Amino acid sequence: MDIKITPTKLRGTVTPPPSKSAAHRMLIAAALAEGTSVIERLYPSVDIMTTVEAMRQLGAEIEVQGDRAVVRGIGNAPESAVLDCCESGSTLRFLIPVAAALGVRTEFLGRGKLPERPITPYLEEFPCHGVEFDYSNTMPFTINGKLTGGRYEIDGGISSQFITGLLLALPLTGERSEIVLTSHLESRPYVDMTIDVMRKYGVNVEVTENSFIIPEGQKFVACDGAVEGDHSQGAFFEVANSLGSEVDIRGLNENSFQGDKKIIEICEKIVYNENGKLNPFTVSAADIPDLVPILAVLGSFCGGESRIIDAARLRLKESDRLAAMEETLNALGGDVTATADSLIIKGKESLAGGAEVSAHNDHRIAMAMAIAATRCEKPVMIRGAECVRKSYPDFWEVYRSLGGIAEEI
Ligand SMILES: O=C(O)C1=C[C@@H](OP(=O)(O)O)[C@@H](O)[C@H](O)C1
Ligand SMILES: C=C(OP(=O)(O)O)C(=O)O
Repeated sequence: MDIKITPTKLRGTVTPPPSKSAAHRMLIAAALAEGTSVIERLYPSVDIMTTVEAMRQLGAEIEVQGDRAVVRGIGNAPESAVLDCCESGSTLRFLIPVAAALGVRTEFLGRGKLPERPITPYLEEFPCHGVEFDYSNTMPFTINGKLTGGRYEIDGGISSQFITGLLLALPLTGERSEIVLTSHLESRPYVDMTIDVMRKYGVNVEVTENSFIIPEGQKFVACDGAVEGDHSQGAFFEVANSLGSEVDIRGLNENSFQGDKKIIEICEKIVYNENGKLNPFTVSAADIPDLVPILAVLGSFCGGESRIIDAARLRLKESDRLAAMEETLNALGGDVTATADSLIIKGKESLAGGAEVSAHNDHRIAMAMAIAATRCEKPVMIRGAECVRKSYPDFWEVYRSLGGIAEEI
């Protein structure tokens, strides 16, 4: 699907959908618990339904009706399973250790960029913890064996999703486990979110400066709860507001563990200066990778040079997000340079637009382009705009409900 956007500011009220990250964790913890958990405000994006289906394949009973899921924990896990992780890095990296700890011989399928996204820390650590991989740098691949507890040494710089996956899985071994970081942990707020969800589902994690300890003998306990709003999706509207739109953003938890709530502070700081221009900014993407596409849009309209640093792993997401933002914003008339690990953005008053851009099969690139278009002079055509369904299937309807002119071509 291609979408043609005729530039106009957005106006109205929006309640961003429930958090994808929180929902993945709640579904997995509930499926690993004894008993039944009810999860309210579950948003059925493609990634979330991918995790739902995968947990069913591992033996959980999950009924989804509207935005409510009733999850009956895994009684007997099957001997073998095939898990189609579609394009969801979270599903893949959370469920490799979970399937392994359940002792299920599992084939993992995936598509889009997922087969290329790294799983190196697992390949290195699992063979000495009872699990073998039949893997040749792509998908499908198979794991076989039963994961044991103990000490895991993990590089913190590739993805925090390995830490989350291990944290969720290791309580199933019943043993004491320790995950030791061999380098600085990027995306740390996502691990904090994992630990918070685990605590609600009855499992305690001890945190030291460079390790996470799971004391022995713990079990997940069923828990009812509602998924809180998604700050990563709210960010698109926050930035639209900085660029002149007037959207009332509702229903987000200010005290959330979501690192992406930082967008509120960033937007507050770059207020218009006495020359009527937004102040440029330098932001580290270390804790907030998913904000990078929309921050690149913001920088494109600031009065000076903005920098998004510590962003090397953005090249390992649904697309190479540094290359994609450089290409798309420059096509609209921006001035963006991608380095190995950063974006350098020279801001302009407005962008010419009048161009076609590819969404690079990446939901966050498509949504960032839609917000950039609100400040372009001429229409913008977004190719492959349906990719928003990965995290925000209603995005285009919401955009139109705010007065955005987005025609399906
Ligand atoms: O744990 C999570 O829910 C996520 C962690 C982040 O990945 P990395 O840890 O790979 O940066 C983030 O980019 C992703 O969208 C969701
Ligand atoms: C990177 C993302 O998700 P995942 O890693 O789960 O594919 C994302 O939602 O931007």
